[in-house]
Amino acid sequence: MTFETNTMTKDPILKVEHLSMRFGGLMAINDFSFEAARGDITALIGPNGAGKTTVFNCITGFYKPTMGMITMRQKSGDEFLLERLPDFEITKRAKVARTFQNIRMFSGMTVLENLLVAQHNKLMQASGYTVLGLLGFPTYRQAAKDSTELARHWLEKASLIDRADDPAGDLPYGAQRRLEIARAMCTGPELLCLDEPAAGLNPRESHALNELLQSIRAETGTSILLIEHDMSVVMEISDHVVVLEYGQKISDGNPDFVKNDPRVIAAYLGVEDEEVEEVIEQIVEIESEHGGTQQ
Ligand SMILES: Nc1ncnc2c1ncn2[C@@H]1O[C@H](COP(=O)(O)OP(=O)(O)OP(=O)(O)O)[C@@H](O)[C@H]1O
Repeated sequence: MTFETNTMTKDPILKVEHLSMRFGGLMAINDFSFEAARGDITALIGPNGAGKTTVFNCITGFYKPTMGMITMRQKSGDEFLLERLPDFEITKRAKVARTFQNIRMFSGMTVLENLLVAQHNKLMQASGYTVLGLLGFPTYRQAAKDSTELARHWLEKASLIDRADDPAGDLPYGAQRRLEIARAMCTGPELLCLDEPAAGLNPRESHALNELLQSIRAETGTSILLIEHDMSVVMEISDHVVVLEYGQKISDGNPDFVKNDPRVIAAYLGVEDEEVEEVIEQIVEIESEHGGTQQ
């Protein structure tokens, strides 16, 4: 099998090597390897049950893989083997933040408070684990001011500043998704992992999401890894797409390469293995009729 390896010459922020994850008798991920380049938006796609969330859970420490190595390399050159770190250290030390398929936030707290809670570690440290905070020490006051400024910065970016004092639970769905991303950005990640950020969004909300993600990449250089079913989002904003089917990689390349890859088309159409060749022939035929070229 040949893959277009457009990340080979780039600086990888994340390397997943020979990852396998077994649940009892089920091999959910089987010898899966890929790289995400620094500064890129990398999409992990595949049919339902392909293993995308399992890969995310291994990267972000929610699952310990059965086998394999996951290396996060920061800008500074520091490397972390994520499969060996507890999940809170993956956020704090390795600087990997994530959002979830089902929105998780404090719906009774205000939008701004949700972003302050995300900076809890930093504030606790500055408060000398409460004493300096209670006494109102300048270091704590400065840290509290910086946290509020950072929170307001990300609320502006996510077009949520007008709702800063509203309960987070009152936000429309699309705005809640942007709040989750703003909250993750308040932890200062080098790698932002998003699990189906466009799920349930209408086209206008989807467009606002695309703009937010592109501005995060352009303005902060944060690398983004996303799982997404919405192909319009994937094809519009991704630099690199990796495709999983039954826990194995079936394609890897830029969006144009992947969307024309017969294996991907066959996987999405639910075609059996023995029919793949037939689908490939049909695609080549259609392309030659239309004068198109396949990569
Ligand atoms: N904790 C678990 N225990 C047992 N099986 C699991 C567990 N988590 C995932 N699986 C199984 O692993 C396989 C891959 O699931 P996963 O949720 O990673 O797929 P996915 O590609 O994210 O699917 P979807 O697009 O539907 O969210 C599925 O067969 C699923 O049932």
